[in-house]
Amino acid sequence: MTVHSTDDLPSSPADIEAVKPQRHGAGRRSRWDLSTLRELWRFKDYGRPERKSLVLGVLMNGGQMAANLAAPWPLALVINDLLQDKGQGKGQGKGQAQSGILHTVAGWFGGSSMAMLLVAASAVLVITAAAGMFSYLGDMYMNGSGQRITSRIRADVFAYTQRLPMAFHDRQTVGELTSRVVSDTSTVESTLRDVATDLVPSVLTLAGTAAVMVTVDWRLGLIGLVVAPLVFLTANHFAGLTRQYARRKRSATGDLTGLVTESLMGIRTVHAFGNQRVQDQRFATQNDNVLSLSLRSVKVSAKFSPALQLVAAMGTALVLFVGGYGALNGWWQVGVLVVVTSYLKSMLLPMKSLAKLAPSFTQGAASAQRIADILDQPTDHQGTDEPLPARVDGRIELRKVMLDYGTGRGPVFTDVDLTVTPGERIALLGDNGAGKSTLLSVIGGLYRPTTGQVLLDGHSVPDVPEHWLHQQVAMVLQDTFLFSGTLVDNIRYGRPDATDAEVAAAAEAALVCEFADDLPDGLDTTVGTGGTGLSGGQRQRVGIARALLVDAPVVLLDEPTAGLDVHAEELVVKALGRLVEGRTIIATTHRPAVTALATRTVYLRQGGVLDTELPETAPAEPSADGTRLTTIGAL
Ligand SMILES: Nc1ncnc2c1ncn2[C@@H]1O[C@H](COP(=O)(O)OP(=O)(O)OP(=O)(O)O)[C@@H](O)[C@H]1O
Repeated sequence: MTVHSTDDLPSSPADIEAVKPQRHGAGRRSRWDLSTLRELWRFKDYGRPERKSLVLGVLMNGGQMAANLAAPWPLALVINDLLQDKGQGKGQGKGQAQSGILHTVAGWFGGSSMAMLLVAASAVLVITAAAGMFSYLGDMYMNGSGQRITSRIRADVFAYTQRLPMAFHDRQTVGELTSRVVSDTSTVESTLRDVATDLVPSVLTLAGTAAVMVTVDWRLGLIGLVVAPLVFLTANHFAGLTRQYARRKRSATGDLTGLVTESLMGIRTVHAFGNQRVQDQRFATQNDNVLSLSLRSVKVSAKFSPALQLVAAMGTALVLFVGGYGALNGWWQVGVLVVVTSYLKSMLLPMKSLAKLAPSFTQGAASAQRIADILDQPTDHQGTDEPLPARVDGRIELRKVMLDYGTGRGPVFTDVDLTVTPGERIALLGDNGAGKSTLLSVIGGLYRPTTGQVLLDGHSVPDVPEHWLHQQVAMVLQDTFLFSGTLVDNIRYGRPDATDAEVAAAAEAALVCEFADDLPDGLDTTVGTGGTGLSGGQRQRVGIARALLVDAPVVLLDEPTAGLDVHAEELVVKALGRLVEGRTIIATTHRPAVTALATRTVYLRQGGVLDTELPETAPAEPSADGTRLTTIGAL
């Protein structure tokens, strides 16, 4: 296994350019730039329902900031008013006003030294409790909003992904998409959480602390604040590097997830060929890539904290030196030095949080961009204004239809003209790879034709709403995919509102009951993902029951008996006989038993070339079962 060295971290601008992912476009400098904000900002509408919670959260953060600002004052009171007065006799100077409230409260208890000490000690507890309460409520409001926002984004991305055209899915691996729906939304979630728990409180604390520091003593305050721009510049530098790795790592992790998903989906084939080692090797290559990027990212992150602490320590050292000198010379009280040093220390944590937020922010932005890539894809079936009938007659027209998958291999077919009248049953024959399944997919609305028109009762199939289309057109595919759940769930898949009696009737007609009756739980038997536990023929019968239940006027059959033995085929064909009754049917097939169900046979020539010449291998016209044979171009 290759483990990449961590010494090849980018250190020069050229290195940084080299690690930029190609697909996100060249020439983009990241860090805290506007594009980072823009990528996250496009999800702003998801925050609208959370406005109340977010406002309350900010208020709670404000309360926490006030409590934090009050925290050093009990100590200052003790130093200035008790220790310094008693020990050194110095009482004038700055800081007197700020401890005035404590003075007043101590006055209620007699104003003695003991009362002052008691008030100061109690104030520490009260201030800490208040800060804790504000922090808790702030987290609850802000974090809760972040979680709800992400949950809505995740739901929308999943819903949108499912509605993207098949042409889009053909270009993506399942793992890559899974990674976007699950991992990228999680990253956005953690970024929002960081924004809620770190960004807002940190910015408030920094702004408040800076203001109070300058108010307490502007000279000491400004000296302490010199460090702020340095911290920001350091954070900015590291954030730039981290973002490059975040993007590449996400992409590499997506590839890795894709490989795992594909291996598990094809686990039967892996076992059948004993190819576990080949899969291991592929995994190792991708895994090494992720590891290499992770290690580089770790190295950048590891340098992050110490560098920031060093810069912050420069500020503390400066204040200690100048502040101590000033206190010795009576420019300000020791209590003021204690308060300013304490504020400076309390600024380190929010500064660190902000600095650590930079990579989180950039990772979130990278994920937001990957999610946005999906949401920016155009969808088919945008809908049409024309009124649509509840049930079509079933007239299908293809006019000069051409389909090119865009793989560079040219169109699968061109100029396909075909008219199917309501109630007709077409057997679509042709050589392997001629494009029969593709043509069926185009008619079923799975692919938009590159050029030409596909009409169902005169309505353009790629433009009608998908939900309506699938009430009119049911499909039985070559290998019916069953979802994990019961047989009943799977039969009901095409029409979730079907009654139990309707499901049972469909199962009976499609001969599902014939095998389900022998199963321990009958139709309530659970099957695994993909229909594991059932034979190919049994799965096809469940698919036919599904289509029966949809009760669509048009049914498309894509080699429904492919791969079945004679007995299984007999049963499926018997079930199909019930399905085709009274409907418009187009069936691609190589099997005579399915062709026999047709009233007309159509032959699709290789490459979509259409002529009236019938291939020698095609059945003679009319066929023995009385069907008519035509080449598509002649229709
Ligand atoms: N999703 C896809 N993306 C790119 N090319 C595809 C896709 N599906 C099919 N093709 C290509 O389109 C051509 C036609 O394939 P199709 O499956 O439609 O043929 P077919 O006539 O149904 O073949 P068979 O009889 O073997 O099932 C083939 O060259 C195939 O490689």
